[in-house]
Amino acid sequence: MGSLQNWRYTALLPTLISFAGATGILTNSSDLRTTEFDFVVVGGGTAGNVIANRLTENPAFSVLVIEAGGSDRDTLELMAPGFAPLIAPNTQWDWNLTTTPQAALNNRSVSVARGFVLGGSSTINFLAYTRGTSNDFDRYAEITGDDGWSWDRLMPYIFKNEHFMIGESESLENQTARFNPSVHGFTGALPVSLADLSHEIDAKVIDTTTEMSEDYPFNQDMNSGNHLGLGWVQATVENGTRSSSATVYLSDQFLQRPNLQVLVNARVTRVLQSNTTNCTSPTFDQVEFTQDGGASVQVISARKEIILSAGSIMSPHILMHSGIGDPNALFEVGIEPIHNLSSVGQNLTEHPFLSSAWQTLNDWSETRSGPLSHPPLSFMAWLRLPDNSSIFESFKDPAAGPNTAHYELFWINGKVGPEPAQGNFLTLGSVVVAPTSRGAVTLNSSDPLDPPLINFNLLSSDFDMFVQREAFRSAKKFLTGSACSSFIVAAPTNATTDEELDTFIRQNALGVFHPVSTAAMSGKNATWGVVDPDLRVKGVSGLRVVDSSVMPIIPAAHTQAPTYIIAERAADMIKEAWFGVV
Ligand SMILES: Cc1cc2nc3c(=O)[nH]c(=O)nc-3n(C[C@H](O)[C@H](O)[C@H](O)COP(=O)(O)OP(=O)(O)OC[C@H]3O[C@@H](n4cnc5c(N)ncnc54)[C@H](O)[C@@H]3O)c2cc1C
Repeated sequence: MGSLQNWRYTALLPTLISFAGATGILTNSSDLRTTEFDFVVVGGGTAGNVIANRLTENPAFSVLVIEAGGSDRDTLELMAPGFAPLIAPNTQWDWNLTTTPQAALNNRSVSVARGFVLGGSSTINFLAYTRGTSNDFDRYAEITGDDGWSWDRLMPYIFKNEHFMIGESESLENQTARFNPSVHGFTGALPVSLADLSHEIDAKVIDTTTEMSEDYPFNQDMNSGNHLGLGWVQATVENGTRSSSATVYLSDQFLQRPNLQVLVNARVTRVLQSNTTNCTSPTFDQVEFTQDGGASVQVISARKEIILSAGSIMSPHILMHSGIGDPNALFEVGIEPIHNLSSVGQNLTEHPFLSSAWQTLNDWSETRSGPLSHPPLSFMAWLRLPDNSSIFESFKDPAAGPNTAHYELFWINGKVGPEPAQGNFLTLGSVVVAPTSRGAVTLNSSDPLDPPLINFNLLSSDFDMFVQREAFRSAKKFLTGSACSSFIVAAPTNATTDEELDTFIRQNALGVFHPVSTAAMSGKNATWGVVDPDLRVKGVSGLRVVDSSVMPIIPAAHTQAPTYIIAERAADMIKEAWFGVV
């Protein structure tokens, strides 16, 4: 791990003190007060902890969270935003999953980082807070036939989740050049703040928005519903410390609730039916888990509901091991099908990502990286192909609407990925945010402890390849503009033609850790999809899915904020179903 010399100890101290006093996180099931709860939440990740927190606001509801990973408490690496590039992938806090060989990437397998720790991926992510666009959510409303998923109707949940922190070191007027207070929530749960560095390169990036304003217009606030343009990153950071679903929704004050228990180091293997005589619809009311690597299993009961919040890879994995999925595929690996739901695990969508390191004159990494209290990203741009782009002759525009990007550029301090030979670098990430390639999560065996087969099918569509090329060309154009060019010493590749760029992309593209849509929501009577608009699993009782897997289409966003937003609304839907009031 890197040096801690820049860490803001003063910011950290109160956090350490409160963590030291944390209660209520159990490591052994024998310490549970009961084996029957109203709700059992599977996965103490981004979405799961929102559900646990909101349901236990009602003292009449008892909730157990079961998390496969360990506690996040007292761990500096997880608290300091600057450590983000070092804590995933391939660490003790990551599930350490990989894809199957990706045909369009020269058969390379790529990493599928997922948080294996309380807080899930919100504990190990890069902290960028991006909501997506009004088009993204309005399309969810249209697909599901539920207007409650539209941008306007979700606004109260966006605000309920967000606690925007105004920085104290700078006047509000200065800060509002970088964000628009009228589109933010200031009383919600999750601290969000501006990336607040100021260095020479910032001015160069901003100058480019004036110099090339048609290509890279400045956007004061990319979380307004219209993200197009270039602007300042907002991040899930409070006073230099990461805010995650565990630090916020499972903070000490909530862990003291007598109706909430959290069990870590407990891996859920299946959901079960205690009574199989009900022929109308299978009812799932038990959760099977192991704390000893499968040597023994234990069972916990849910009186009201089981909420699967194990994320886009493991929620469908658990469903399939429980007999819910495509019956033929289940039969093939030796699992008895219980409920035919062939969309489980299908529609897997990931944002393809090309990380390109540009050699710079000065050490941007050194001058920019600053204290570990800062997130790794400071600017982002969300950009569209021109309307008359030739690709639209063969592909319908897959973006959610005219306010929504086809690709994103972001700037990272220093070098991401395998180390280059020598020199100073800045990384320009280019991401296809309206991909048309679809993959799947499928099973390898009937053993629930075996990792699933994960196939993103990254860049398998010509549209995605086209956008990835154009995104790289756009990054190059940006950096060779007069504001930045004096800074750049060498490009990462000399490739210019489509063929040369394809070779570069196939050798270097990755996923950006935003997999979604494997338990997609669809209209109530749709013949596809896994959950109804209220996130109940179609055709069974007692089971909902609440996490990033329910997004019917990948948003043009980094996926933590959309996941939080969905979870906040889901919590109200569950309360309403069982109490009639929220
Ligand atoms: C390295 C990385 C960087 C990222 N950077 C960003 C970013 O900068 N901005 C952004 O918006 N998004 C980012 N993302 C994506 C974002 O964090 C995720 O999309 C989002 O947090 C997913 O939330 P979730 O609730 O669906 O799943 P998770 O938060 O992953 O939660 C799932 C939880 O379920 C647990 N679990 C799984 N299976 C089981 C089981 N069988 N039994 C018990 N528990 C189980 C997991 O351990 C985990 O805690 C990043 C993700 C990663 C991994």
